[in-house]
Amino acid sequence: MTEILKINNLNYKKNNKTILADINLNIDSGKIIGLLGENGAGKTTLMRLIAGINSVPEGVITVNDMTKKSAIKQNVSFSDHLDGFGKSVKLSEIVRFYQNVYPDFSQAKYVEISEYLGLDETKRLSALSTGTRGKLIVALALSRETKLYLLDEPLSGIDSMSRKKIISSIIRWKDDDSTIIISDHYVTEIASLLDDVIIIKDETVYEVSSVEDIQEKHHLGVEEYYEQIYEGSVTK
Ligand SMILES: Nc1ncnc2c1ncn2[C@@H]1O[C@H](COP(=O)(O)OP(=O)(O)OP(=O)(O)O)[C@@H](O)[C@H]1O
Repeated sequence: MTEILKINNLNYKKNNKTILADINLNIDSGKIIGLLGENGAGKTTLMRLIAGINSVPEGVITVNDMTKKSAIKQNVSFSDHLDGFGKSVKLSEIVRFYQNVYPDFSQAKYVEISEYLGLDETKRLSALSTGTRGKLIVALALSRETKLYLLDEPLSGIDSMSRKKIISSIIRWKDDDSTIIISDHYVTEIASLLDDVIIIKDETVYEVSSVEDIQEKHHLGVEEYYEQIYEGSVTK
């Protein structure tokens, strides 16, 4: 197994406030990993740093042996919330943008995923419901052929049927050697997908554990374990 992601001594502050402190992580390739933490814990911030969107002020992030921000940015598929697109843009134009910007974007994969999720390329972004927009975000992210995918709250604001569809598309279109990190508050729903969890608490990586170990050592499901860590009623 190769190491896809390594973080050494990462510290990150925003407006003089510590957001992430002393983050160290080693992630092997091929896994689906849940990034869990309460609102404001720093999950999105950490994903943006890993994806090369935000600069790393202190520490080193290595993705697939790359440390240069621009190289990492081209090689990590981060679920973009599409806020940079105008409301009247058509889905087909967004897809074309992805094709132009990311050489690893697979049109064939996009067609398969978008058909499965029922996306209509002739629609405008402003005409999409929250759920359909969520499906589009996941379809675009998964259509890149790369080694590391970061899905930031892919189920947020989405109804249960669509959540199931999104989860099954993640399982169906994940390559064996690619790695997916997912942050979401629907912990029980994503639990069945996960190999490992990273728990962010008190501005740092409180724990990295396999789902198997959580079940064997603590006899708890992922959500119960995570909640009990936050309540302080269980320790590592
Ligand atoms: N632009 C900003 N300026 C100042 N503080 C910020 C900024 N963006 C985020 N923060 C702070 O950084 C911390 C981490 O935010 P972040 O969005 O990474 O958390 P999160 O775990 O993704 O939360 P959520 O689950 O609510 O999405 C929060 O305390 C937030 O208030």
